[in-house]
Amino acid sequence: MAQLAKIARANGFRAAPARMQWDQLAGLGKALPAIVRLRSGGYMVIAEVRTSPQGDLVILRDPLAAPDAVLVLDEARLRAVWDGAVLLVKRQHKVSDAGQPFGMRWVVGQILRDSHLIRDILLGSLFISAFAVAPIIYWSLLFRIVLPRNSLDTLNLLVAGFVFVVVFDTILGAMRRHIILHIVSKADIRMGHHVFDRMLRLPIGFFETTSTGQVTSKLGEIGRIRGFLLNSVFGTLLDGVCLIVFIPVLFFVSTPLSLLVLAGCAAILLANLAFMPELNRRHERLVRAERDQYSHLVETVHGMRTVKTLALDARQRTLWDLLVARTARERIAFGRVQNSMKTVMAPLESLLPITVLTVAAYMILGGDSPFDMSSLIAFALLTGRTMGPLLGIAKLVERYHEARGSIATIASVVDHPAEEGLSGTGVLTPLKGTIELMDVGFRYPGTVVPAIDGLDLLIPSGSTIGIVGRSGSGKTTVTRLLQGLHADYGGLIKFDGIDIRQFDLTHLRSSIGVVLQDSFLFRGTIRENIGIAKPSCTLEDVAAAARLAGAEEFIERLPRGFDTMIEEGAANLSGGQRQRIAIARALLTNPRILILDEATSALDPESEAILSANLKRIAFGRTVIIISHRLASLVSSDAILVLERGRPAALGRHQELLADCRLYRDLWTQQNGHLGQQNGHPGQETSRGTGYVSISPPAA
Ligand SMILES: Nc1ncnc2c1ncn2[C@@H]1O[C@H](COP(=O)(O)OP(=O)(O)OP(=O)(O)O)[C@@H](O)[C@H]1O
Repeated sequence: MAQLAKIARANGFRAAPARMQWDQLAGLGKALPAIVRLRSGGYMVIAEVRTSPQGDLVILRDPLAAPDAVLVLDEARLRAVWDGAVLLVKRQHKVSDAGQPFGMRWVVGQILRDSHLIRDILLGSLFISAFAVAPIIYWSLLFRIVLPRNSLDTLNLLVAGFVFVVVFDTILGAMRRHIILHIVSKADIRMGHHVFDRMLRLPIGFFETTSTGQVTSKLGEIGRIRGFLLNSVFGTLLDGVCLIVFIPVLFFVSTPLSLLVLAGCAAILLANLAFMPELNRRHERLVRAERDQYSHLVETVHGMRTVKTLALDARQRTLWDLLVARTARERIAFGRVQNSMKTVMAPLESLLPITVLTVAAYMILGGDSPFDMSSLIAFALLTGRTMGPLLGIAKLVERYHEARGSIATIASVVDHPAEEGLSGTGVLTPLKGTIELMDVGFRYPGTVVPAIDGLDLLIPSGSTIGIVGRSGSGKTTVTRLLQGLHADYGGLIKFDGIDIRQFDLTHLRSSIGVVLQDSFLFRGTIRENIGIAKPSCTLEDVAAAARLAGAEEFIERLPRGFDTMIEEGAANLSGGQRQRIAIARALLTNPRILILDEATSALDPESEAILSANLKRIAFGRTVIIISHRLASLVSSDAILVLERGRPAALGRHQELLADCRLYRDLWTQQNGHLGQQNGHPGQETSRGTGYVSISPPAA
């Protein structure tokens, strides 16, 4: 264990070896995960301790087993294998470490990057607090010297001094606010950049299991953090600097009264803290309700076409009403706790200065006070100025909890494990186009049945392969694996003999052109959309790609041609037009590998004919994978892979499959029955997909 701790420390972890009893494991809480030593000499990781009606259970992970394999043990079974040794390990991050998880430390680290500006405003605040004593001195001198001695000269001097202080104080205050705004804006920019960057690095699986509304509303919490920094943290902390000046002055005037002021503020802070757990709980529920309401709004706007088409208005409205009512209920519940807190706090806050003054008055009346009338007024003023920042700290605690909730919400998105292969250290070799799949198997997370199972395939560079099969047979999944969208597949996928896991993902994806059935077009002109992946392209490049995709003729008929604006979701274009723009977009970067996933399904026969006529030119010099339900469009492919429930059923040219593969023949007959059986030959089915299959390169 000592050796392991040493290795962990050398790698930037905090590590503490310990001996523990079973009962202590449940108390580890946030210290988990921890490493435990087994009697056999091996090690495992305790991921979690769960409470169940039968007693606590530990969830163990074995580093030698599959990543998602867990072991659940109760007390007796753990005792039998565990020798009592535990290594507590935590990654150690410097405040300035930008790679640390998103949390309060990260936010503070970003703010501290402007430490020179913070130093300036701290100094400015010290000055301002020194000036804040000026009115107190003014009143004190007025009562002690000016009025008793009728001293007009002193009054003039005082007024001049006071005006000077006010002007200076105003200028410094304005500068301080300006610098705070500057610091918070910079922190906000860094936060926005970081959050967006991390979101882009998340795997596609995250977005498929989290609704758009949930993601956007969670990331929208950034606004609350900005508000917290701008309105609470800096204001309170800088006002707190005044205390460095005010508290010694208070004690200088009267120690007992100063102690009374501090004790009163501490009592208010404690009362505030007492409300905190309930306030936090209510706040969390309110935020959750607001998020669900927002998600419903986003989903409805997003699916408005379907809402209208299926006349779902009433359903959506009813759901919305329920969600609004829930949010309102939660807001009222939260407001009630806030209200109770204020009801307790307000009298305490107003009682404190009165109590201090009353005690001071008793002290004066009792004759045992060094106070006179002017000192009393000065003390009262000073108490007011001291209480402000002290009570501000109590309010800061409340806002801090809210901001921490917002940070945790954002962290739940941005700290999700990123896609592998985006580190910028992967292979950047240009692709030639040979694709090899060796015993590839893949199961979507949370599913039992594999989407792809035992797929062997060799696609030589420059060939065109079609993939067919019934709906749900795994055609799209194959192409997703080729794009590196999923890393947790079994077997090997290679491009030009290099494992795709070794490639830089951005490089890999920019070498593959993909056109999907429902390709998304961004808001902007047609020209911008086609050239989106290559900002340096010329109009000639865009027009050439459009021509190849069969899109040029319809674009040129549009009044503004390539400068025609595409609205969000490309609602002002037909499905076929959208599709042809998407094909042109994929062709513009001249990718070595082109994937067309039902890309022609939205095309009318005429557009499809244009595209088919161009396909030879499109396919020239690149590897093309075409998924299509319309088998007729694949007849001229170099080979066609037939998939059945994720498994390769057969591979061959059209005529071979018609002769040998019953599934292919059935699919063909369903679609082309009117052509008769002239192309089909009843025969023995040959399932060649189970072995290693390869396709000969196309004839030159
Ligand atoms: N994101 C996902 N999460 C879980 N399961 C999925 C996901 N995507 C696809 N699947 C499942 O994986 C299997 C293969 O899906 P895939 O989309 O590859 O089929 P397909 O042959 O392309 O279908 P279609 O022709 O209808 O587009 C299906 O059973 C499907 O339900």
